[in-house]
Amino acid sequence: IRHSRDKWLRRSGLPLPPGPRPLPLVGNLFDQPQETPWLTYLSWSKQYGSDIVSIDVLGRTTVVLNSAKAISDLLERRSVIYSSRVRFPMLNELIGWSWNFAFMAYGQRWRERRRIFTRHFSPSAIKWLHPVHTKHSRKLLHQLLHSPSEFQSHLRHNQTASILESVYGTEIKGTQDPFYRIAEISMLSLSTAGVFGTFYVDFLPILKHLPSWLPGAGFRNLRQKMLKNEAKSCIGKNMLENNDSEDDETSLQVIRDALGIAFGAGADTSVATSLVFVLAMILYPECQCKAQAEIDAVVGRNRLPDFTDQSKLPYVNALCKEVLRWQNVTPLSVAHATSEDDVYAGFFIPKGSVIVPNTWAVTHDPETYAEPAKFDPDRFLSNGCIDPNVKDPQAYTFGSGRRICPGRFFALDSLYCNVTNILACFSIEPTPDGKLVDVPRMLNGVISFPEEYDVIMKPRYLGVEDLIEGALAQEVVDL
Ligand code: HEM
Repeated sequence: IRHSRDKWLRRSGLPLPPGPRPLPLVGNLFDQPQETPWLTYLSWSKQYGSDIVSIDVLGRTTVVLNSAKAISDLLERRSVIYSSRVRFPMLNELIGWSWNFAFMAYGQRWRERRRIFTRHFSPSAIKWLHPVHTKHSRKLLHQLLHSPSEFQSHLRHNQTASILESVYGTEIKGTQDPFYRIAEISMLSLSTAGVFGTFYVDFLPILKHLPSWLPGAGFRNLRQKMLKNEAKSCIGKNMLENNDSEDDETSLQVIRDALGIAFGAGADTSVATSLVFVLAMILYPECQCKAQAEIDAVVGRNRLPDFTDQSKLPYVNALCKEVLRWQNVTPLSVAHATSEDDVYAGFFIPKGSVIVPNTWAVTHDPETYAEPAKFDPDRFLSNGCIDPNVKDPQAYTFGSGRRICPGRFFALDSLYCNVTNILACFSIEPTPDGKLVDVPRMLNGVISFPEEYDVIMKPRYLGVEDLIEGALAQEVVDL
């Protein structure tokens, strides 16, 4: 039995990108790293002297891109070839998630869904959702005030509630609400993330827990409310109202699918990012203090921060960028796949290859970010303003090319809103008996959560409680 490397060399006259030598039949199955694969892939680059490396797993070539240049050359400049996805047979065919465009092959079905999603999640299209983010941040503060030790569950509830209200106009009611229960169950992904096998089977673990009535029921509910003129403003309502071919069943299905994936793709990623933020605040108390001093100076202590403050809070904005960079929660992005044979840097990349962008390697490249392991928002600032010469990690952490995360503007608004409100009200400290590590451990999985940790959140000053209760009452009346 010949190695697949030899097969491709014979066929194309060019070698595959270098990598560990595969075994007959199973290829590099046993070389696949189980823990922090992003580090192993980067070490292979050093070992083989190439920023792109490859392995063969059961006959399929996987090419890992370990530099910003390779990612941009292939996923952006050659996006026509590099924008497909590997098949997710387990999720698509067995569990029935074939409606989910995040897993769809590049083509017309994907394009239709992606186009409508992108239009309705653009920065200008989601600006009107600022009050929704603000309301849910205030609810989060209230929950943190009353049961701070359950912060993980509160952060998850917060993301679930704000995505569902934004998309379907649905408000989650209490802990018996079916959507709340989904969110709770999907917490399982936290504890099982460490044992997940490969990077493509496990993308969006939350999807495994969604009941079959999503996206169907969410969409049906919304349409019924619209018929009765009872639907609240939401993205789904906008999509339906702007739908030119209203009676066309296919276009309704496209809208239904585009709405359904917002929860699946947005919830886990945003929760993991919030957990990274809280962890950074325990490990780097000096950054927490600096951000709080800025909020006190700009917002004061008589009200809570909102979106009108954002342009006046450069340190907080830099801190949000650093949260995304420091422990990016999608360290290997989401695998792309090639739809044609290609040649790059003298290497052959066969059609159907899995392409893994190692974004962790890029956001931890010391050439771009000095002392990359350190959490340091100041790296993004120059003379008290965001420095345009420092590469914004958003350019990497949300993926690249035609598949770049279309929910990123929504995610950034939500991150800013929660970070500012939490820092304005709470002092975040480690528990006296909590294990405190210098280098946080991130669990394996396409969405990488920090290993579980405890935290103490205390109101920063007398009067925080009144401020939160007052703001919440105000929000409920306003909306
Ligand atoms: C901090 C939070 C988030 C992170 C780090 C993140 C990251 C990513 C990444 C790395 C990808 C793959 C991009 C690629 O293949 O090149 C992706 C895809 C996607 N994300 Fe996000 N995301 C976040 C939040 C959200 C939110 C809130 C939504 C929805 C409102 C969303 C919707 C999507 C969708 C629909 C896709 C699939 C795009 C496609 O295949 O065409 N994401 N995201």
